[in-house]
Amino acid sequence: MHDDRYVEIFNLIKAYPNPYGEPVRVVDGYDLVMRRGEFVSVIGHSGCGKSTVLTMVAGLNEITGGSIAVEGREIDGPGPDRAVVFQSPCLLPWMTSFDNVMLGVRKAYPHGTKQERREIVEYYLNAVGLADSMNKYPREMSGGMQQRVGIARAIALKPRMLLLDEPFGRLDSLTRMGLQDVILGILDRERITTMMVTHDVDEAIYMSDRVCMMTNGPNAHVGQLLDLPFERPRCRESVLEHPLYYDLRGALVSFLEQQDHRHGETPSDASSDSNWDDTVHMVEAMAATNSVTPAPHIGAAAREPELADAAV
Ligand SMILES: Nc1ncnc2c1ncn2[C@@H]1O[C@H](COP(=O)(O)OP(=O)(O)OP(=O)(O)O)[C@@H](O)[C@H]1O
Repeated sequence: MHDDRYVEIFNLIKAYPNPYGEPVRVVDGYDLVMRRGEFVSVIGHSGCGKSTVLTMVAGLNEITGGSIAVEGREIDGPGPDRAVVFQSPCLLPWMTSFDNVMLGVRKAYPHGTKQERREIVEYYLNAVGLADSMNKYPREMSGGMQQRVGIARAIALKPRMLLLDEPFGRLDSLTRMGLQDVILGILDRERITTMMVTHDVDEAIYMSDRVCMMTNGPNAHVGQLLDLPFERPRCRESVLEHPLYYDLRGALVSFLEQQDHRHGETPSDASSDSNWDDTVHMVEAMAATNSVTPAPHIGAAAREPELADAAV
């Protein structure tokens, strides 16, 4: 199964200086293995370190300790294999959507002809539903349209990995749902390993193969990994109507609530997993009764995220 591993994050540490200049480990001992083509969402309370992990995987944020390997090689800065989409697409205001996407395509396809590059830009703008807005400037487009350009720009680079940092965070819920489907549609056609930071439990469930739940910082790490049994291509209705949907959702919410409660607890209190175990048993029992592929990692991952991952 080793060949199937695309990203291997081992004992990742990130320390930032506090106001007195002393290093504080925001992320500490973060372990995660992602399979090739897998979609993993990272969820956790605000400020726990989700974006810090994502930007380290992107190679945009230096790591303090541990390692991140992509396709078996330790990363050393950003690379064309990894494209990032942030909450705000940062388009160049003096360029049309076509030219904004072309900017990256020129670099990604240096040996392509002008016509080939044009077709690539058009293909991806079309894929995100902007066939009629290729000549529009950012000021002429809504936030959702601009984000579509940002997504087209990232995917047109032909990355092997897509890193999404709350890509729909500033959009209304209808636009958000539309763009979720745009991304899923593209990922169904192209096998791109994807890590997405989100605050939205339903979004994480709808889009991911697994959800990585982070503990609160400082010293944040992987608290739980939740496998999602939904098939691809995904249909929103069938996910919502799936017999396990509300139990899986409950498991995520329960983890986040548990993290909230742990704020005021002593470290020894915080090491008890009894509440979580109840949820694990409930979900496993439901899975057995409904004869649906259970989330096999839930229980094991509670204590050994690395081992649980390795069993994939
Ligand atoms: N450059 C920096 N210097 C010092 N501290 C930082 C720096 N960047 C982030 N932090 C701190 O690290 C912690 C984690 O930040 P990060 O942005 O990764 O969290 P997050 O989980 O993505 O938050 P949110 O969900 O609110 O976006 C926070 O306490 C933040 O204040």
